[in-house]
Amino acid sequence: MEHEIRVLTDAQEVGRSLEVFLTAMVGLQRPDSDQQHEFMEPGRTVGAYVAPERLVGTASSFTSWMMVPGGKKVPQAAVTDVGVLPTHTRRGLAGALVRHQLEQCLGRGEVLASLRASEATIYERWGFGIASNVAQVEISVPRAQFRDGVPRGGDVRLVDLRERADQDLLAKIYLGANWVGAIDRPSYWWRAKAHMRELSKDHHYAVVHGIPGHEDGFAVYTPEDATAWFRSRDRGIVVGDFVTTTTRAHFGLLRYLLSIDLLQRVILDPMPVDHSIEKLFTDERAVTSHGARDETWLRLVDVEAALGARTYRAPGQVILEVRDDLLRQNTGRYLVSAQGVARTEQPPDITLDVGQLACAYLGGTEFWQLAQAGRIAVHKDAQLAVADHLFGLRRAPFGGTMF
Ligand SMILES: CC(=O)SCCNC(=O)CCNC(=O)[C@H](O)C(C)(C)COP(=O)(O)OP(=O)(O)OC[C@H]1O[C@@H](n2cnc3c(N)ncnc32)[C@H](O)[C@@H]1OP(=O)(O)O
Repeated sequence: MEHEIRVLTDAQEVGRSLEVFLTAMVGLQRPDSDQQHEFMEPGRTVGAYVAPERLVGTASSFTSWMMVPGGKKVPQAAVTDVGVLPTHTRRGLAGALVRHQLEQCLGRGEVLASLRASEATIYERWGFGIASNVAQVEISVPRAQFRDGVPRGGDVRLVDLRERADQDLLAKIYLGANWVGAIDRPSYWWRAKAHMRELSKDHHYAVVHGIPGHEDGFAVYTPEDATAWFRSRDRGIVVGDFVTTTTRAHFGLLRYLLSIDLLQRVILDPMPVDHSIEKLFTDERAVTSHGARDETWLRLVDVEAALGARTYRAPGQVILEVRDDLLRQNTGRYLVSAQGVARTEQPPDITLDVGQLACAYLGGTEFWQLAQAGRIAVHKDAQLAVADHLFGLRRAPFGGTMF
């Protein structure tokens, strides 16, 4: 089928593209149509047109960064709103849109692209891989007694997310996000979040931690199921945004959440898969982790720049032979060590597709796991452990932002 991929320029076209996305997604909550353009960054939405001049597919993104191992904030495209009308699927339109986006990323100097996937079978073919996972953490309030010696944390105060100043305060606190896998949340993201809260039937409560002017964390929570709340014996809250930039904030906010009257359950979702919250309690069975799932789907747009942006553990070196059928300039051999990264012609230790490298890039998946699954080719067995040592981290990567 003949089609044309174009960058959408006027607000009406961008509004129509969101309609296309929502129709493709079927079940997502719809924003008010007159505000849609406020949630999308101009110049970053592409559309697929078929004759006669009909928009049938779309993909968008916003300008962002991602924190990589070593602490650098690397420029990335946060890809979102990918959809093709059900009448036009499986004709290569999404592929054409994503390819167009990735070429745009290269042109803008974006080293990475990342997304959250509606299905796990879509994006690997375009060089994306799962770079972080998340879990749901459920704490039984009656069983959760803090051990002696767990720090108290500082003061917590309620804020009102209907107020612009309090929304801005959360955005300011978030600027301190300092974990591997964290991404920038631009103004478009915050505006869309505020709008979706307004449309939601649940009230969103928010608390911030720290003295005014020096806040270092916040939590946003809603009642789990408010239909029979007043007489219920089984009440819970869902903490959908738990952001702490210091360990003090982590303890202060957890203590606050577990001190709220009426509750049997506090559910934190999403949380890092290696959260270790159970260690805080005398009864470790107070905490159940479940619902582990993929979070960051990562694309290394510029492999050399991406590998060069993160740090590695000494000692050792490994030669990775990377294949990239979409962005062919990435195909090649890279010598990786704590001293840096360089292209090389030497024989490789490991050969892998760019999507498999994305799985290992933030340290969320180890090379041995990929090797065991037959997803990478290892030419020198001993070098597998070296690669895992070089890329390994103390903490699992975590995004924590849905977009
Ligand atoms: C970041 C985000 O926005 S996540 C949200 C993604 N959007 C959705 O889930 C909405 C509903 N789905 C859709 O709109 C579409 O099915 C899309 C966007 C996922 C795919 O659009 P299409 O135009 O059909 O994809 P396209 O024709 O380019 O397919 C390319 C390949 O992916 C495969 N593919 C596409 N979608 C899927 C899927 N959902 N499951 C399995 N395979 C898929 C196709 O079979 C094709 O395989 P091939 O290359 O081996 O022939």
